[in-house]
Amino acid sequence: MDSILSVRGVGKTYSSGHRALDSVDLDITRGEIFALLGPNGAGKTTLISIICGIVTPSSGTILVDGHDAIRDPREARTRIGLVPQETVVDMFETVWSTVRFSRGLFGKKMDKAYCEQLLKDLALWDKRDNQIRELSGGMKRRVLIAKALSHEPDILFLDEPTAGVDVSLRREMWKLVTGLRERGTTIILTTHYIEEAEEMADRVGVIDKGRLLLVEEKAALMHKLGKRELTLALQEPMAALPDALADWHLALEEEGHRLRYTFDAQAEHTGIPSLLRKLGELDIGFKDLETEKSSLEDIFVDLVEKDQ
Ligand SMILES: Nc1ncnc2c1ncn2[C@@H]1O[C@H](COP(=O)(O)OP(=O)(O)OP(=O)(O)O)[C@@H](O)[C@H]1O
Repeated sequence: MDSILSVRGVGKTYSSGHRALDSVDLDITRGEIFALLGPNGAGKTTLISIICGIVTPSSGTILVDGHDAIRDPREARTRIGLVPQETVVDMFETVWSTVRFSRGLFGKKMDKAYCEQLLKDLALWDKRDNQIRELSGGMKRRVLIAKALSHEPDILFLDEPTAGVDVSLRREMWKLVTGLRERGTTIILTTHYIEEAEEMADRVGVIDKGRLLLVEEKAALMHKLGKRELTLALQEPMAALPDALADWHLALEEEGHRLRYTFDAQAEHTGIPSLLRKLGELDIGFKDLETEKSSLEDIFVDLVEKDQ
């Protein structure tokens, strides 16, 4: 694996005593879109801020394309473009001068051809001489991306790219980000929308209470999210699962009082009718049955429980 970013044992305790991150390990592959998914306060912004050199970690090491972000922050930072949650631009500046100024901050010589292409890619070329305050919300967000990409970084961080954005703008953003990846930029975004991770990411990391609970290929995670469960409250407790039920993915719970069947919600055949027929044949009675879909919430709870 060609890793462009390597995070090892990164922890952060704020001066308030709050432990915002707990020994995070993460490797980002060059060219991928990685989504860091977690609820409010999970530690997403803290992790991004540490990687970008804005917040000092309490422990751990970070390599950005081989450069130590703590000992050699300048080299590391040059390779990173950050689109923060909050707008930080001068509203009276023009689009063109904002991008040019930003590039200059990284000590890069002006490259008109690059900046022109960047603004064209972001559909901002026609607005290059407009002041930022004259632009729509969607355009302002694109200016932030242009600003973050002005110094030709290898990795682009997007902190909650679609927070407070309407549905059509969100879709536009998703398309844009996928387009950037096609140009070879590695993208790391934070979100608390599962659909956002689903729409864009190649891999997803789930973070909660400062701990990275899992990192998976999106397809594998969605498969987990697509699971449903059927639970049967049995009339008589069962000591063990009979061999005749080996074809179904079953588990006995609560000392044999409950039978839990996990199945793929997306599958055409759930296996439920045949399971119920088989239970009838085996004379296994049940008092009650319920089905539920495993949500992101369930996955969090499950992961945290397993973790403990
Ligand atoms: N400067 C700070 N001093 C003390 N605590 C902080 C500071 N910054 C963040 N925290 C706390 O650290 C925790 C993680 O915050 P962080 O902003 O990283 O979460 P997040 O996952 O980005 O959340 P959101 O989705 O709301 O942006 C929160 O409990 C927050 O209150």
